[in-house]
Amino acid sequence: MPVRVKICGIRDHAGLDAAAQAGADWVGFVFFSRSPRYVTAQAASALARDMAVDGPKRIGLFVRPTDDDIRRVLDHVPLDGLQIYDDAGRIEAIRTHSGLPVWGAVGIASRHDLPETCRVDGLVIESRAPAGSDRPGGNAHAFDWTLTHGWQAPVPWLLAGGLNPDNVQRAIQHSGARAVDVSSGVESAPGVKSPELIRRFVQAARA
Ligand SMILES: O=C(O)c1ccccc1NCC(=O)[C@H](O)[C@H](O)COP(=O)(O)O
Repeated sequence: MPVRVKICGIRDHAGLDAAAQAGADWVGFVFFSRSPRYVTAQAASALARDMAVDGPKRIGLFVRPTDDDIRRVLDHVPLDGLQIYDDAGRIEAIRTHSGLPVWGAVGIASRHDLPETCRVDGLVIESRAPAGSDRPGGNAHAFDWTLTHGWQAPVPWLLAGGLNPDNVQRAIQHSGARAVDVSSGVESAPGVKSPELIRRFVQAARA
């Protein structure tokens, strides 16, 4: 099974088309207004509705959302799954209410942060946000990939944080990840996806 790839922070058709053509498994839409990758529900709807049924799955990313925040997006955007930044109990509750597959994002600083049990559909394992950052992810910040080595993950997981076309193959080898997630590392400027870097990233991840 090839390594699976998520391209996060899609904001325009150029990025979306590049991710689909490169064979990405998932694309992410960031519904967090402080992010340079923020998309409104209306903008995401225009992108998501044009996607082929056999193309990448559409993941909506939310930071500490209320149920109404999620419902307002789902009213417009046909999402296939949610990626949530919140505490474990709240993420499980969102999974119950939304009826969609839900991934929990987990910030890692040491081996002790890796969950041994959980009641979600997947985990996004990324570096804990650096001090001073105003967002919990998308910081182009990697953690020590060997921390996940030998971890008995309770559900499928993605490696995220600070990946790019030049380090993703090494990250996969050191961490044992079978799925990877990238945002900053395939951008030419914050929030601007580069079709060329997306192509190179997917190719490198699967090499
Ligand atoms: O991208 C953001 O701005 C963002 C804001 C708030 C929470 C999460 C965010 N991004 C998460 C991701 O894009 C990915 O899941 C992943 O962390 C990759 O980030 P990067 O280090 O930029 O490759």
